[in-house]
Amino acid sequence: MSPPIDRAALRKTLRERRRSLSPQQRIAAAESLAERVLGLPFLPAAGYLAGYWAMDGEIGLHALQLRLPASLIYCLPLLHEDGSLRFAPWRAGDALVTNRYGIPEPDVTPAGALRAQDMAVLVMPLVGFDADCHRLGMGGGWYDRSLAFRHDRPAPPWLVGAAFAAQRVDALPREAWDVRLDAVCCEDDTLLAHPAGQEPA
Ligand SMILES: Nc1nc2c(c(=O)[nH]1)N(C=O)[C@@H](CNc1ccc(C(=O)N[C@@H](CCC(=O)O)C(=O)O)cc1)CN2
Ligand SMILES: Nc1ncnc2c1ncn2[C@@H]1O[C@H](COP(=O)(O)OP(=O)(O)OP(=O)(O)O)[C@@H](O)[C@H]1O
Repeated sequence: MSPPIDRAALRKTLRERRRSLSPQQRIAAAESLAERVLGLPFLPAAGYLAGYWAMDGEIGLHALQLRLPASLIYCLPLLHEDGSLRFAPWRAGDALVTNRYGIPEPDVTPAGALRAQDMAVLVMPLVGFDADCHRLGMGGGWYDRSLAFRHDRPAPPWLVGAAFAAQRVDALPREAWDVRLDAVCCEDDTLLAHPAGQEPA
């Protein structure tokens, strides 16, 4: 298997698949997703929850943001110049700027932003996922670099992938830097990862 080619081809197919869903499917899926994330057994009662501003056909988090308890503070990612993601609280009406990919992000100074380590939960957009809660992202390495500390440290932050069921594949190619998710939520299923060391034989 040659991972770069596999990943690029798979990314293209799965991105087309998520973009091809109808508006009706997207609205219903975002509602179900919100219930599934709020129903996660490990969801902390309070703290920062990192979401994202959906683009490129990603499953929306608007329903989740509206239903969060006041004790869970919704944040959006910011691209930091060191190559990692930072996060800042964002509510409808707060100022936004556009990043290099054209994605809106909160208009805060880098010094005022939070780190991934400060989040209680990160809900991450997926291009693809498999039954073992491995993820395929956009390929910029932003999430993998920002979450590398989770290789030798348990949750929190809890890592939750959000996707349409159509983005599930049998098995993803794996790289040493890939950070496994603690759960994946899609409109019709919640996958919980087995804790490290407790995987089935
Ligand atoms: N909604 C959302 N926000 C996010 C991410 C994401 O995947 N989705 N990210 C997840 O990492 C980070 C941004 N990373 C990204 C990496 C690549 C591309 C992307 O569109 N690449 C284009 C080419 C873009 C260009 O260079 O102009 C492409 O591959 O077609 C976008 C975002 C942080 N915010
Ligand atoms: N911890 C890390 N340190 C340095 N570079 C990293 C790290 N993690 C990932 N990268 C780089 O990021 C690039 C993209 O990784 P990959 O293709 O696995 O992205 P992905 O699975 O789509 O996830 P992401 O959402 O993080 O982009 C790789 O070329 C890799 O070299």
